[in-house]
Amino acid sequence: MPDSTRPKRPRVIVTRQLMPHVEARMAELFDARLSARDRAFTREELKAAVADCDVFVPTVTDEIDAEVIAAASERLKLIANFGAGVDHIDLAAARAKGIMVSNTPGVFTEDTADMTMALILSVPRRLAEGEKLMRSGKWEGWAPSTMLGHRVGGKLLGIIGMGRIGLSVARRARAFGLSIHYHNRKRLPEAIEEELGASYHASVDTLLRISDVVTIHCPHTSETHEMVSAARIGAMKPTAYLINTARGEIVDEKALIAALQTGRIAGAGLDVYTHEPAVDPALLALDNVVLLPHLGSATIEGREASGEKVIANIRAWCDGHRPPDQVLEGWA
Ligand SMILES: NC(=O)C1=CN([C@@H]2O[C@H](COP(=O)(O)OP(=O)(O)OC[C@H]3O[C@@H](n4cnc5c(N)ncnc54)[C@H](O)[C@@H]3O)[C@@H](O)[C@H]2O)C=CC1
Ligand SMILES: O=CC(=O)O
Repeated sequence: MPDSTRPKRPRVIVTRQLMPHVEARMAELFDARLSARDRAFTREELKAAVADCDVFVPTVTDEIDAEVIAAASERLKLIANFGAGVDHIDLAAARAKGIMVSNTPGVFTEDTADMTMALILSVPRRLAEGEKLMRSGKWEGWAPSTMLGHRVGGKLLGIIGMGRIGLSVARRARAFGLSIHYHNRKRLPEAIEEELGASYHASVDTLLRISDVVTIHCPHTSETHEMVSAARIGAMKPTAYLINTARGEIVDEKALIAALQTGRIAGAGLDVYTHEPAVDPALLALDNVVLLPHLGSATIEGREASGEKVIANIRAWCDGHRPPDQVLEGWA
């Protein structure tokens, strides 16, 4: 039964600046408090916001832990996250306080897969190094044996987490001649494995050991925290590359840096980091990494669709329904 007691024009606090038409629609539909300064809320601002709204709209830059949830008033009933990943929200604390959580899955799938494919191509072919050389003015012209990278076609791609983004990466990678191997919580239906020519590995250790390029697409949860551990990095091929557009915390970043410094693995392409927005200075000093500032979902189209999904989730909740993208504990 829909709950008819919910506010028709809820107070909605949004932490970051969204696309103009999304903000305009929010202002039309809700008592919306939009972001004037477009920066991550401080902890004090987060606590003050959750104490003063019916619906809170954070992003990945807002750490909604148990202490922030504890500061929420009884009025707060929905945290409508702008973004797919919800590892910055303490779901158990929210549930215990009767607060629903929703996210915006699916709208960034192709964009993030494109960016992942860009990294899969850029790192072995030394694209960033080449660009840096051009800008330095030190290029001395074509030569048969300088700046050689590794061919991408014919190599073995290991995908950890074969959900929406993992599958989209697999489809792209197949077109570039990579063979697809994957590890996922659940094995794919046979028809999809056949379509992709994909091989399933129940063991993530095996996948890491045999892959030429490893790409991570599982969510960050207590199970996947530092899943790509020092031991697992140590078991990778010395010629292997690691790509991460999922979450920094899935990789033991210190161990990855050590492996890159010593040439234990060949290189890495990273869009996400353990302590964003801080980036370990050791990473900045390395030539065998391509570093992006969390750009996986950064398209106008994706960010508009994400804003529309946030609005749809809030409106469904106002109408007394469950938000279509409600995130439940054990979601991953
Ligand atoms: N760089 C960026 O801008 C973006 C990053 N992301 C990140 O990508 C992640 C994945 O997004 P989607 O593909 O849409 O999610 P999804 O839910 O469609 O796929 C995740 C897959 O990981 C699997 N998985 C979960 N736990 C696992 C475990 N312990 N071991 C192996 N597999 C496991 C799931 O079964 C599922 O198949 C998000 O959670 C988010 O953190 C998402 C969008 C943009
Ligand atoms: O990292 C971005 C997201 O939507 O998750």
